[in-house]
Amino acid sequence: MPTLQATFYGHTYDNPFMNASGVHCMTMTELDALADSAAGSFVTKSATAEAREGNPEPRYVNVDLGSINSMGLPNLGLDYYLDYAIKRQASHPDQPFVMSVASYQGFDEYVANMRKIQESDYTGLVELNLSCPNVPGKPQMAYDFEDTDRLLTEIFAFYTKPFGVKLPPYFDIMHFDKIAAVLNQFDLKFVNCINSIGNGLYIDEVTDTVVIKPKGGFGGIGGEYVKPTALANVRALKQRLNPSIEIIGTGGILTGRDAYEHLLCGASMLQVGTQLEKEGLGVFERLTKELLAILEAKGYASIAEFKGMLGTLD
Ligand SMILES: O=C1NC(=O)NC(C(=O)O)N1
Repeated sequence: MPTLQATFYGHTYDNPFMNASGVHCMTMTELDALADSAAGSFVTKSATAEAREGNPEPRYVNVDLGSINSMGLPNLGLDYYLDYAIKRQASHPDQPFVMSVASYQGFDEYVANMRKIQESDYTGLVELNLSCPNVPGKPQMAYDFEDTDRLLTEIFAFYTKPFGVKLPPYFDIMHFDKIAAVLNQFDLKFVNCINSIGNGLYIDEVTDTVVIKPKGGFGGIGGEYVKPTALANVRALKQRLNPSIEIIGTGGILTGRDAYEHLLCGASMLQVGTQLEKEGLGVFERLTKELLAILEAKGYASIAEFKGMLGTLD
């Protein structure tokens, strides 16, 4: 019987599956339910310095081929998630997870949030979200290569705990080269590719209107729509980054086959957003079963036997 065991930053998880930040991870109740689910690990909702209501509703809609959202970083504030994380790492030291951190104000808040974590008792992984597309008037940090370089330089001047970054999708080979060149300068533990494809537009076929209220209906796109872009970003970053920087694959994972393809592109862990929102926590049992069946059919005993082994047509 093959195993789905996944090794990531020195810990071996039962399987590579996690939620994507933002889905089923706002409250400690939701987080504990995630931890008790079949998911291998979990990540918290991106925290900002202060609690935020987020954008006006409707701000998240599931559609046939995925989802569109402009949540606007609603969250209970960094102290809430830091408190949860410190308690959780003490009560379940054998079940590491990831704490997601964002910023509403911009550059200085990113630094301040990371400084607070540095000075706290939390010692686990942090996912620095550089790619929220939904804060009106605020750019996605990781689309500005110089600012990203400056921010990571400033954080690494004081931050000694393990962390990685959540990236937006890139669509140009030169941009893969540029972001990888920036990130390879730093002792990052992982990159998570991708966040939603920012500022898409979905039109309701009955009302001839947009379906979410913020930003005239513009929102991040997730689900089936994004898998080709997600796979390309996982593959491109895996090919370019120092081997010490692992990849979390996020985007378009609905089936075991989608999960398998992310692993083929080099992902170590896999995050599920839209499909978790649509299907609930049972999605993790289904995905692990489907992925196991693929390993069985192909005669693989473990993920290590095919991880990153995407074939090309040379
Ligand atoms: O990073 C994010 N990506 C999204 O697609 N939505 C959320 C949000 O809007 O809070 N944040």
